[in-house]
Amino acid sequence: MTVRPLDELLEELRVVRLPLRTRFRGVQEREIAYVRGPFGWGEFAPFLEYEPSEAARWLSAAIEAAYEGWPSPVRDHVPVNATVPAVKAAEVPEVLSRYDGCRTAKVKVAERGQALQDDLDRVAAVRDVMGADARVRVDANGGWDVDQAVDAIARLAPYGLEYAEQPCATVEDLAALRKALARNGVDVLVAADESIRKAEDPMRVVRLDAADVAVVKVAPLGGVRAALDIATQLPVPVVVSSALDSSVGMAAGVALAAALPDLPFACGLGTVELLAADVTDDSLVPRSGEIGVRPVVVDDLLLDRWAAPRERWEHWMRRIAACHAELV
Ligand SMILES: O=C(O)CCC(=O)C1=CC=C[C@@H](O)[C@@H]1C(=O)O
Ligand SMILES: [Mg+2]
Repeated sequence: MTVRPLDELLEELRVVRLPLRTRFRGVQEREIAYVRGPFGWGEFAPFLEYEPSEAARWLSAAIEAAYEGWPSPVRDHVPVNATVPAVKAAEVPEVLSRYDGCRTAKVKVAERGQALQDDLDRVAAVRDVMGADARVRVDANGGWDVDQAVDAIARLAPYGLEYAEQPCATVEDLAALRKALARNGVDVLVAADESIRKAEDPMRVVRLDAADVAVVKVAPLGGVRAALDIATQLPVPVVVSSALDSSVGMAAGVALAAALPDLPFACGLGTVELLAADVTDDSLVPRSGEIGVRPVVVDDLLLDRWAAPRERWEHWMRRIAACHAELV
């Protein structure tokens, strides 16, 4: 990826603030900056607490989208999972009803301020709505220690789990958990997410035998090519997931999923449904459980309609400058 001059990146900058339908990972709205190049728009939306050292990879992904485009797809549709935030069990049917035809659901668990019973109720509700043949995975975002994870996963396992994503925070704990689950006869796969996307060395998960499945996200890994490179080096199956993007960022995730030689799992690319607004009127959302590989046409009127307050533009310009300094 060739880093473009800063003034060029800022020339056609747009910044929006999109409301979410449901609170997700602690946020109620999503601020997103867009840069524009010969290949179209690139999305730059590292979460607000990320430092430039980490956020710089998100800028690489945006530059790749705008100035280089993506590798050729090997498939024209990608299967997608429904994503269920840490809502009350009673809200599950409404959340799931937004994901047309999805037969896999990912359920957030271990939310701060909630109890294991909330997770059990939510997962039970998902199983109930989706039926016995659906696939259900959970994502704890590192919220459990090893003992809590063994207990929680053993109690969730009867609902039938495809895998548990990032049950514990560290790679060491994931490795210890896998051993403890095996000792206790709990047959649930462990997936690594943060241990790959936020790690200095994504391959450490493999060396420590800490995961059965790897979650791979475009923006945190620095672009479609970079993520493809990591995905093809990982000796475990890969699940492509999003970073809570608008349709512009989602298209990059779809491009990665479409370019992977093997795609054994549904992808976490349905999260445009979590947004209450988008920058295109033809959002990249699942239909019949899949997203078709296609370009996203951004609507200038929607960029205006959802434009962030002016002082936030200043913030994003400073942020892009700081990330740019990391890349050059
Ligand atoms: O994987 C999915 O179903 C959707 C994406 C998703 O869950 C996430 C997107 C963005 C930030 C993360 O907290 C979260 C995740 O942990 O996977
Ligand atoms: Mg995750």
